[in-house]
Amino acid sequence: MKQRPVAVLGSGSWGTALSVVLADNGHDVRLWGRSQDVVDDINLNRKNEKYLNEEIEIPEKVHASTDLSEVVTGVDTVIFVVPTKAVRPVCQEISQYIQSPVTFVHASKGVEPGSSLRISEMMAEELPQNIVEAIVALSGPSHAEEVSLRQPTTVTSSSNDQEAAKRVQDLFMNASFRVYTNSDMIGVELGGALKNIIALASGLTNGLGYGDNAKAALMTRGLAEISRLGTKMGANPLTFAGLSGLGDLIVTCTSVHSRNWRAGQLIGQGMSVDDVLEEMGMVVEGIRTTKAAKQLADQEKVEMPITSELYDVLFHDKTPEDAVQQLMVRVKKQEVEEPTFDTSYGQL
Ligand SMILES: NC(=O)C1=CN([C@@H]2O[C@H](COP(=O)(O)OP(=O)(O)OC[C@H]3O[C@@H](n4cnc5c(N)ncnc54)[C@H](O)[C@@H]3O)[C@@H](O)[C@H]2O)C=CC1
Ligand SMILES: O=C(CO)COP(=O)(O)O
Repeated sequence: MKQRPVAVLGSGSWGTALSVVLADNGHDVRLWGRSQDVVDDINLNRKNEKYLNEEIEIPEKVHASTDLSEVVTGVDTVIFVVPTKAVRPVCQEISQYIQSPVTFVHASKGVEPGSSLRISEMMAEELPQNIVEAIVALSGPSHAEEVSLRQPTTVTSSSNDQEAAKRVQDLFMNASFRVYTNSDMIGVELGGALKNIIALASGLTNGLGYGDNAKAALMTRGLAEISRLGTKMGANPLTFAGLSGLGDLIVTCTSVHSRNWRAGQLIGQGMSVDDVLEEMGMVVEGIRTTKAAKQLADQEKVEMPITSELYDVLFHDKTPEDAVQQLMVRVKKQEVEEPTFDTSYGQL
């Protein structure tokens, strides 16, 4: 039986790179984008020069469109790769075009300020139950710039529905894109979202002229506070040592490709947040996620010193120098805390 096309929503760097993976796997891909210029570049020139290296040739199996109804009508799988802030409006719009149950996948990384909801939770709120077969999160250390060059990459497919997580594993898996499954959706989504905060902070210390010691400190203590919040929210602590936790933290804090790291670097060099966003012209999810994580940490009474200092830099004009100094002179601590989470999780 002929397979149905797969719908990918978001023709930025990550949506286009994931479309390339799907096309390489033999799928017909309908890629939705807002920009007519980007859609034309993909369909006519087989390029997405706005978001990806000009050498990347986009396979013929990818057909781009600005028409959301055309893209999602009659598909079994819809993959969200829009910025977190666009997830709710896009869910609302597509709901009118889908009549039967569909597997929804998201590959975005964020937490919503205000509601403190993860992306799958926002989708579950917005999509009518009768059209949702399952919701799956795809996350891990995966820069679009390398995936589109077919360089070796590993990610995690996570869902409360294990069969759906496996279907998505099969959909994407190939010799250069290896997909694991993980049943801990809370940990997978939070790891992917919260690492962006640490990447911003890591870029910021680089912008200040600090070196590898500061970066290693931020990554290590950053992972500690991500795990602290995540386990309080019900995640398996081991997930944070995996691809969507430590793996993604490494790639985002150490790669020149990282939008969050680059934004942090510019802020550390003295540029205002608004000017940075203007200059980048790309999604920097960590800024809104810092706001959401700070709210969540306050609400849950979880100590997140790096997040808290970065929040003051981003939203209260604290200088990056003062923020780093504040972190260094905090009250002295023991490095490894007594576990406050349930150590019997997963019968360990
Ligand atoms: N770029 C990467 O390597 C990776 C990105 N991600 C995640 O994927 C998501 C998308 O990021 P990128 O593709 O990197 O962003 P990007 O900056 O390359 O492209 C953003 C895309 O979103 C569209 N967009 C912006 N605002 C929108 C709105 N209000 N409604 C609908 N569409 C809108 C833009 O037109 C553009 O097509 C983010 O959550 C990001 O964290 C996850 C893994 C890797
Ligand atoms: O999540 C990512 C890589 O796994 C992308 O991170 P940036 O948005 O910082 O580029």
